[in-house]
Amino acid sequence: MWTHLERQAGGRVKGMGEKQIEVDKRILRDQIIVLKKELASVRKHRKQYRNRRGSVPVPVVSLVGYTNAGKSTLLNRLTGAKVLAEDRLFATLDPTTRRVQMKNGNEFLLTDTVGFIQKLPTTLVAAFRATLEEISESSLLVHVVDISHPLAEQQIDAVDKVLAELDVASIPKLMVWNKVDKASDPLRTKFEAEKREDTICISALSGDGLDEFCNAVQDKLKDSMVWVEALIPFDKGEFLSTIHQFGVVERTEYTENGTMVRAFVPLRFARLLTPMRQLCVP
Ligand SMILES: Nc1nc2c(ncn2[C@@H]2O[C@H](COP(=O)(O)OP(=O)(O)OP(=O)(O)O)[C@@H](O)[C@H]2O)c(=O)[nH]1
Ligand SMILES: [Mg+2]
Repeated sequence: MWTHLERQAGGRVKGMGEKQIEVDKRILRDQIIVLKKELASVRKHRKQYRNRRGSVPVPVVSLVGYTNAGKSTLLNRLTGAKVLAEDRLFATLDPTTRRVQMKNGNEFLLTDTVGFIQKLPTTLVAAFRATLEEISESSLLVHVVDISHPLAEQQIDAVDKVLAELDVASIPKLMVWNKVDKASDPLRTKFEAEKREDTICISALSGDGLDEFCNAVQDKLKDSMVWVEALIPFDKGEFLSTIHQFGVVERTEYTENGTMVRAFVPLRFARLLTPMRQLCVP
């Protein structure tokens, strides 16, 4: 940081002490300008990306939670991604989205986000807006907790406080107790989780509980979907595969006019299906 000191000293500038402070200020001001520009470009890029993604009816699930809870480890584990997961604070600063394919063929998008900390200052919230904007547009929030941490409860509260500031109350939530392998009494912890609503116990590291996690995500996503009955003409096969990919199909029936589907689908997609839904009105 102080490499410019020598240069200044070499020039034998009068009143050097003051000058150095001036130089420091200028360097920092320049850096702030550069960083602000970068931040603006990240936000613009993410927005364009989200708009593009908005045209495809894929449900987005966001991982939120205290820093070091294991969000990136969970994303990597489920998607084979190679997002930096490290035992240090704020390992992740840039949101990353990957596709998760479940055993039953269903898919959803999973976004890793920056970790929260206690008393996240409002100015810092502003700086993290690029990643936080991502959260407000998701279909489901998965709150990842390091349940082996002695201060797990305080960390949960801290995360809830930040979420309250973000105006995401209407988005469904799922609680994930991670690092159960490291808990002092894993069996008891699992038992505790089972007693609670919308709480899943996992170990992102060992893979324990990941199937249950995916099923719970699927169930929760279903809550945010709408029920449709539609007759899909044979030449609109792409709609049918999208329903299977992102919806939950209860029944399909082949008729001479097309395929009759009864399913839960994401709201945006239901709108695209509107013309076909009218077809089933007798
Ligand atoms: N024992 C154990 N360690 C885990 C588990 N999941 C994650 N870890 C470890 O916890 C540390 C933090 O994991 P990350 O995935 O980087 O945590 P993060 O929530 O993404 O953290 P930030 O990006 O800082 O918000 C790493 O050293 C992981 O190996 C788990 O299930 N069990
Ligand atoms: Mg991370």
